[in-house]
Amino acid sequence: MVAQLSHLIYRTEQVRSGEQAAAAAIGLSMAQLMQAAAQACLQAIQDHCAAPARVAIVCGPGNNGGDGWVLARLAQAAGYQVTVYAVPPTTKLAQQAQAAWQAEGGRWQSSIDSLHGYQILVDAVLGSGLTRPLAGFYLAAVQAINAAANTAWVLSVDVPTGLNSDTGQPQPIAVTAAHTVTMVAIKAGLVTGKAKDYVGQLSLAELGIGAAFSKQSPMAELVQPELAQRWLAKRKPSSHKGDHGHLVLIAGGPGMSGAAILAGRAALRSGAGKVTLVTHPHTLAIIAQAQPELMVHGTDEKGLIPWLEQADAIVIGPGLGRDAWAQQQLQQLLDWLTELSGPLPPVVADADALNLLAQLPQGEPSPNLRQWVLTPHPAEAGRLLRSVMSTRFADENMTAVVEADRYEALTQLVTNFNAQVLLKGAGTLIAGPAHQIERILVCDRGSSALATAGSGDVLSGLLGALLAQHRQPSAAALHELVATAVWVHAVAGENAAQAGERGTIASDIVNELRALVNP
Ligand SMILES: NC(=O)C1=CN([C@@H]2O[C@H](COP(=O)(O)OP(=O)(O)OC[C@H]3O[C@@H](n4cnc5c(N)ncnc54)[C@H](OP(=O)(O)O)[C@@H]3O)[C@@H](O)[C@H]2O)[C@@H](O)CC1
Ligand SMILES: [K+]
Repeated sequence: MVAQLSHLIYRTEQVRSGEQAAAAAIGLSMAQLMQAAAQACLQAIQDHCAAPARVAIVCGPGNNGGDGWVLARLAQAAGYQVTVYAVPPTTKLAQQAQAAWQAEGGRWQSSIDSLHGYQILVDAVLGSGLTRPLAGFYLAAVQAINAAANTAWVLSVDVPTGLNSDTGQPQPIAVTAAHTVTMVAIKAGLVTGKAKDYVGQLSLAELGIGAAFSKQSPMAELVQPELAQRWLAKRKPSSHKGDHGHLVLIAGGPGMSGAAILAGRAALRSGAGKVTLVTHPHTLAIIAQAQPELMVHGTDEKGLIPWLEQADAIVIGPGLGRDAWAQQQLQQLLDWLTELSGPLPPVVADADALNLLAQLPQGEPSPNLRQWVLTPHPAEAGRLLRSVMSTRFADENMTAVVEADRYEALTQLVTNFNAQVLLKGAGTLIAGPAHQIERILVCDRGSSALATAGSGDVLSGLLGALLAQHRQPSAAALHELVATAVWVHAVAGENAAQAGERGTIASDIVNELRALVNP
């Protein structure tokens, strides 16, 4: 996949070391980069609100503060009324920038009582150089910015102060920006998990060194709409339902028919030629009544295999439960795959199928999950991780461990299960085994409306349907199909939420799928 720098994601250290080399290669000085960084911030301010607005710029001791000092001078020259709050600069570049501000009569204050009364607040306190949790002046500065954020527009320079730019975790709080202008390249911690609460709108300023910098290999990449277009190409007019794949969905334990219905509907609306729903005998009638296009079969402890033999793709998990029946279904599937000599169909495991996988007895040969896609939310991811790394995580809150570093959790899951993994949550992450997949994909689309009961079941059905329509995908194709499904689901959530995020239900998301799978 070829992508521009605006879609590529790097570790902070890569940016910190790479920007100097890239600047040297082009013949730009660090001072020129700082000037360009400040100019990009001024542009963002001007795009938001014309001069003469009242602007407060809060500068920390390092070069993030340096960007702020340069911005103060540029903004004042552009007609804004600028006040600077700062700690004394400690780097040479920041000291020079402060001197230039003072040479033009600029003043600054070293204590912050309140930041109310400004239209624009600029957070140039700390950027990529954050090394420890905030305390003292820094904690107070972030609190003061956030306290005034309901009446002012907050711009963060490079990284919202307090946010770990690799993991996206606040340390322990961070600036809640309306807009972040990040320098040179997108850092990993700006696009996933809690970062979404702090970064606001994200824009990239390449500072004139983008082409030189992009020679470095990124750690991840944002999912682009072109990917969906590629995998959702127009159908041949002569195609028939046999061409569009047969999805077998194992779902719906007693009392959980709703999850199975949602997954089944999502699969149908995403274009699977046939969807067979294999379910608990007690839920069969209600599911069959709810959606006549589904083929519904009840199964006992032995009845699954004939359906599996017909499948182009399999989904197990929505509303499965964890009782003996559910365990038998998973075990039948695992046994069947172990004995299968031909190519393996892709298998999506979601919800209770993940919880059951996490409960499999330790010490037995681990199942071959080569063609599997595991789709955990953070709590399920935590259970899976504990199941394979119990000694390392004996007493930990595993959901917190996963959220503390989503990239690390994802990598551990992929390595330990040797499967494709999709880690849900804001900024969903997708990865496959390292020997097959070059980089992590990150979906930065979506809406809080997706955090609703049944939303995951919709994603399972959608993903299963896409896999069924592309038989026997290679590992790379599987990776891209998973990302396509995540992107479609995220945008469906955004579209459904246009009528209001609060109160959007999973069926609303299903209703958006058809338009999106026909781009
Ligand atoms: N090089 C360039 O020309 C370009 C640089 N650019 C800009 O530079 C920024 C990076 O600059 P930077 O490396 O100086 O780091 P920065 O984020 O300012 O902080 C370091 C200072 O903060 C301190 N500190 C850390 N944590 C702390 C805490 N919790 N509480 C208190 N203090 C803490 C730390 O102290 P120390 O850990 O050393 O004791 C040190 O003094 C980058 O984000 C971008 O904006 C871009 O414009 C591109 C061009
Ligand atoms: K900042």
